[in-house]
Amino acid sequence: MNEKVYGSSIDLDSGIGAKYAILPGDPERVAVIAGYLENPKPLSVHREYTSYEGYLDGEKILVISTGMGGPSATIAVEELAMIGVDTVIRLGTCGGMQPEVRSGELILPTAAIRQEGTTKEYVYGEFPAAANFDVVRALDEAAEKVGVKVHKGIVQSKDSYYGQHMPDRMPAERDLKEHYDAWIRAGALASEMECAAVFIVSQVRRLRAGAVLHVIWNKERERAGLSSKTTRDLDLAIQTVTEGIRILIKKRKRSESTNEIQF
Ligand SMILES: O=P(O)(O)O[C@H]1O[C@H](CO)[C@@H](O)[C@H]1O
Ligand SMILES: O=c1cc[nH]c(=O)[nH]1
Repeated sequence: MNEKVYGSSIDLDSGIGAKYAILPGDPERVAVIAGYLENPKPLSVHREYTSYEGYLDGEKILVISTGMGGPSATIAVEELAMIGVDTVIRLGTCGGMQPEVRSGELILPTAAIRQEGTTKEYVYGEFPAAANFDVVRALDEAAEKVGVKVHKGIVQSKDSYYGQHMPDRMPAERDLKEHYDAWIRAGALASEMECAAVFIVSQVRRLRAGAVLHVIWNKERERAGLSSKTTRDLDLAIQTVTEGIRILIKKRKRSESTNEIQF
């Protein structure tokens, strides 16, 4: 069997030599993100997976879209792991859930609520979907450098976009609303669809994973009668991810030269 048949990774062979990958959901954002790298070059377009390569401080970086939701995101990460990538950063959008989370700000998830089906086929529900500490720390440092406001904490990853936005239309309305309200009461910052899957498969395959999420809107603020515009410009999120990778590259080089063990 050709293990990469579904492929994100596509025709990428294991000699590609990239350790870092940036994972937007939307294929159309791949070229935009690659524009922040040195020598960007398109690699492949297959199903929801569009990929580019480029460089940051001499290190090869892949940018590859995951599509929407856990199933396709885990395929991307699995196949990146197969070709030697060991650090992945999701770069996506989310909707704010707390009043202090405003459009245009960033979320750095420390962990994700596993309200989705894919990761149940990896490991039991008690296991947390957590981001890698070193990756979160580097992204936090990067955000400070970029000068963008970030919120660090828990995000909700769910399968049904319309279950979030139009629960009234679902026969499972009561359950959806009860859970969403519980997440808000417990302090979940924002809602999206892939972090849990990216974090769990990364943990299981021993990759480091993190995420930077751009807040496009906050429907909870709207419901409370507070201002909330829609903002789709991901420039600050992209700057934060590329700066975060630069920090990770530097740290890895430093630890390699002092023979510190990374994992
Ligand atoms: O902007 P992206 O990365 O696609 O992320 C968010 O947007 C999509 C839903 O609108 C889902 O994929 C969700 O996680
Ligand atoms: O509200 C939102 C915004 C982006 N992505 C989601 O899944 N939900």
